[in-house]
Amino acid sequence: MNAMEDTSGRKDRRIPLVETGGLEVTYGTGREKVRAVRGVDLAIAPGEALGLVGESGCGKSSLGRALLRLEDPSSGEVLFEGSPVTGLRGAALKAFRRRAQIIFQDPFGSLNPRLKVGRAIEEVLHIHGLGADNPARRRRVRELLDDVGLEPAFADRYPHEFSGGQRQRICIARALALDPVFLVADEPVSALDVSVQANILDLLRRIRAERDIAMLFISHDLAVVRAVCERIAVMKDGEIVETGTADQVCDRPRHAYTKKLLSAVPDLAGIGEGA
Ligand SMILES: Nc1ncnc2c1ncn2[C@@H]1O[C@H](COP(=O)(O)OP(=O)(O)OP(=O)(O)O)[C@@H](O)[C@H]1O
Repeated sequence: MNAMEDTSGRKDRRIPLVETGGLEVTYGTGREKVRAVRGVDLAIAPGEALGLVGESGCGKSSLGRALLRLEDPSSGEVLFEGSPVTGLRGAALKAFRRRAQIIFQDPFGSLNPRLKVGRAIEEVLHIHGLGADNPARRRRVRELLDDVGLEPAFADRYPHEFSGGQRQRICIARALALDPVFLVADEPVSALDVSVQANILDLLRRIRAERDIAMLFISHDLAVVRAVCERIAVMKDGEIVETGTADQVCDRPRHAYTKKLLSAVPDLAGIGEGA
């Protein structure tokens, strides 16, 4: 039994799945130094969706990447299920990679154009030694495509044969292939037509509810974040300036910067709801 599950199988939301303490991410050296993340303390409970909002360049991606150990912190730490991720090596690192996945903004750039989408998903299963025989792997791929609202037969097509929204669904299927418990979604709808954004937000909401996946949902757009997340952290110049429930941050913002972000959202209510 997982340490965070009680006997009924429900996850204990009081114990953080992901936690940072004094997290710093710095690029470059000397006078060229960029302190992208500055002393961030945050916690994400199992199954919780935390939204991370802020203007371009404030450090959102750097923070998200550090949580997944795609970026090494210059100081501070990231704990995953209570253990520091910086120390992970070999099999322990591979196990972490299975449990924590990322979805990027550009669903085309993150798919190999020469690989049929079914193969792209199968490859992930293969690397992690799942679905040892081909028919089992192929079955799993078709199930995953079905889960994200795509025809299982699409497995035999190439990325260019799909729309942007469909490609993002494929990337989501690939991210789900290893049954992660944590997902970083980095601006997952920003590259999509407004008309399909709501559908992808709806899909993310559904898979999170069905699979009880914790999520860091990164966006510059408060309305988008509110559509998916129960809690929101607001980032400015590498620091978290405000954290609260989605309703509190959007309806009763405390920080002047949050108010400024809100004023840039013409119609906060209704976006992504019931889409
Ligand atoms: N690999 C890198 N090398 C040097 N500087 C970087 C690197 N990645 C990011 N930065 C810088 O760190 C700061 C934070 O960037 P980051 O991408 O984390 O912000 P962001 O809020 O995600 O912005 P965006 O929404 O535009 O991606 C920026 O000043 C950026 O130029």
